Amino acid sequence: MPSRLLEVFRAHPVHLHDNHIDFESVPELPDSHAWPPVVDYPSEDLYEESVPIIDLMDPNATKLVGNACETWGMFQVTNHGIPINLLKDVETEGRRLFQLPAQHKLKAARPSNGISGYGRARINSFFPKLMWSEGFTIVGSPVEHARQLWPQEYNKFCDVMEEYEKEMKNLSSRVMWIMLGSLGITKEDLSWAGLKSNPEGVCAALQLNSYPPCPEPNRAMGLAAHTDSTLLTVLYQNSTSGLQVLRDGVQWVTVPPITGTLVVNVGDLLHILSNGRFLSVLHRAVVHRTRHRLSLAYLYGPPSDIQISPLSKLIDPKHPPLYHPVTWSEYLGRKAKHFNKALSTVQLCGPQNGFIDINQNRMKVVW
Ligand SMILES: O=C(O)CCC(=O)C(=O)O
Ligand SMILES: [Fe+2]
Repeated sequence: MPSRLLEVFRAHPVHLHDNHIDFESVPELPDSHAWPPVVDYPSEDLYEESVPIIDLMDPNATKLVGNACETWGMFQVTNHGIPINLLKDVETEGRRLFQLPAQHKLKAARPSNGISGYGRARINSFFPKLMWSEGFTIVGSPVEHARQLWPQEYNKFCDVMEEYEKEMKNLSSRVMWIMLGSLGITKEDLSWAGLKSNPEGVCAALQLNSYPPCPEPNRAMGLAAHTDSTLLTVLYQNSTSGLQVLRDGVQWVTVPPITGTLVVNVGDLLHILSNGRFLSVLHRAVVHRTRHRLSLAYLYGPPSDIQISPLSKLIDPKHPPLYHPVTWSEYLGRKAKHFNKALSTVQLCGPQNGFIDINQNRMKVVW
């Protein structure tokens, strides 16, 4: 992780390690974790609509991806080329980590001013109640923290996670170009993307999320509604549902786990690059009474100090730029301070004719 990004986390420490509970041994929901009842808790009913499922080998994939980014900000992909055995391996290794005793996992605790390691989601600091989840963040090699968890047998975990990071990096880049291609954007239009010698390269983090079974799932929250500060995120979820996406700013829709598929969502930076065409969509994770849920989010971003601004090809008199240029590290600082309002702090103009304000602080351009 480039030092610029580390500086952001150092400048915005979050103290989240007090009052750790052992999720497995709690008979009822503690007050510290009791949220207002979750509306739209997943039921067995079939939803009328669900996020699109797109075969990346489909000759129409570019069009389908573009459409999904403009209407949902999220889609599932099949035929993505990630070996199924690798998905199984990351799930097994993720489980192995989260099954460790609560006190043992804290040996690899993420420092309050750091980015990697075990702990609660940073966004907990914006809410009065704690979330029913735990996480492990990997940036680059996980070896330092893995050695604290398994002094002898850390190799398998590291090998699997590093292989997964490599595959995810390639897939994320491929999917980003399909997304941008749907807007008529080519590599020539994005100067930083062609910088082979960029010393930092793209930046990314792998976030493992664990949602233990919960005695009162509809009064608990796995991961509160947020958008990702990335260009895009690729998410693997195990066979337990929990991910939900806010449709049209009003309805929570469950994204069902489908074996072998991966979920892709647009992040705030791609929303900015696309000048509001692509939705950086609010999503959250709810929890289950008896089942453990595991997800792995690959958070894909640009080099940390490259200015990200609406692409000139997408600007014309009818579509003025909606956002100020911002680097990823600046943006993460804004997110750490303003959370879901960060995007509106880089907005150039308020909602006006031709724009609708969705998700309170995001704009979707009606082209
Ligand atoms: O667990 C999930 O399904 C969502 C995870 C997520 O949104 C994230 O890690 O940013
Ligand atoms: Fe997310």
